[in-house]
Amino acid sequence: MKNPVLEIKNLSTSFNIKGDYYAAVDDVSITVHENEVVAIVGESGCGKSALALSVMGLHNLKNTKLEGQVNFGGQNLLSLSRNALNKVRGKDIGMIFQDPMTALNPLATIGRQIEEPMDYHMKLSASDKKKRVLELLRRVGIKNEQRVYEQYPHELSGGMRQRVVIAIALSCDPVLLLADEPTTALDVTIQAQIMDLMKELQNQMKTGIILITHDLGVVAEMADRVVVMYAGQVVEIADVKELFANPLHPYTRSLLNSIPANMEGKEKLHVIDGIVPSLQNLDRTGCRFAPRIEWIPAEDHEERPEMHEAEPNHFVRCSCYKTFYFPEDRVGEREYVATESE
Ligand SMILES: Nc1ncnc2c1ncn2[C@@H]1O[C@H](COP(=O)(O)OP(=O)(O)OP(=O)(O)O)[C@@H](O)[C@H]1O
Repeated sequence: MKNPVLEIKNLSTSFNIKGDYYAAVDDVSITVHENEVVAIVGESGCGKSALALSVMGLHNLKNTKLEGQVNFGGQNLLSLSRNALNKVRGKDIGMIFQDPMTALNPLATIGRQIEEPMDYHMKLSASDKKKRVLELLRRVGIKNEQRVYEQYPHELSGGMRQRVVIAIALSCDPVLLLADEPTTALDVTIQAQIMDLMKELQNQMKTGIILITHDLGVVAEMADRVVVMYAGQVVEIADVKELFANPLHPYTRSLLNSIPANMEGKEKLHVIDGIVPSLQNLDRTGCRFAPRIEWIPAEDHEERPEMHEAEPNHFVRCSCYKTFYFPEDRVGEREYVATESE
């Protein structure tokens, strides 16, 4: 097994809402190894971004409580001071966010913005710095790099801007990349180009990547391992091929079943109604997916659902996966999950 670059252990992230704390990330443990792409998937509101922001220490701690460990480079990031965290962020961990326009400073040239993390984390002469920026621009597929170096974000297309954001993330040779919906804000053809670029860079650089997405097509193409989250909890973890071939948790099964392309050769599209409950309305105990599969008898769920290794390296929460089935009257229209990805 390769070396772990990041170990998230029993991480809980709770927000203060009107005086009480509610966990948007609930006891999550995930390990990312070098040269491994771990995708985190789930519907809107299941806690993916709250998890990413926790890893990066980007929550406002006035109303957020963090518990557990985020072990990286021999230290627990959750216990670092802001200064110490700044030394890691942007250097050893690069970030790629959803919307390149908001990630970039509209008032600074592209060259300046790629140089900025280098100024903070590396000691390079002005000419070496510029050389490195031009090299990074070429590496992310920008051909007229001299020109782009001088340009401002509004002068570039969305796809070019996301390439620049990737160049910034790579500027200090990170060992881990955290990409939160990196292609969602882009149109479909550009999405494919950016995914190809990320795959190519990953092969070259051997970094670990956490890829947060609701797009199962992206997962199938990029990920080595998949973590499925529902209502703040991990409900299933498996290698990508295993997960697509043998999804076990009812939530994962319904996510996969909601893709028409997956239905080739199968007769029916199965649907599970409902949405992820809001934080204040989450059941604190019991199977959180139970209200959406009320035809499964209560005794098939665990009182305190645990992760089980159902197959080697394939983990699933709650025993309900053993008896779960799609009832005939749920077969039909495609309503569930489709809303966010379309
Ligand atoms: N700062 C906050 N204060 C209170 N509640 C929050 C805060 N940030 C997120 N939440 C809540 O935490 C839950 C998880 O949100 P999160 O943004 O992590 O979901 P997500 O899976 O990333 O969704 P999306 O794909 O829409 O970004 C949601 O119920 C959300 O409303």
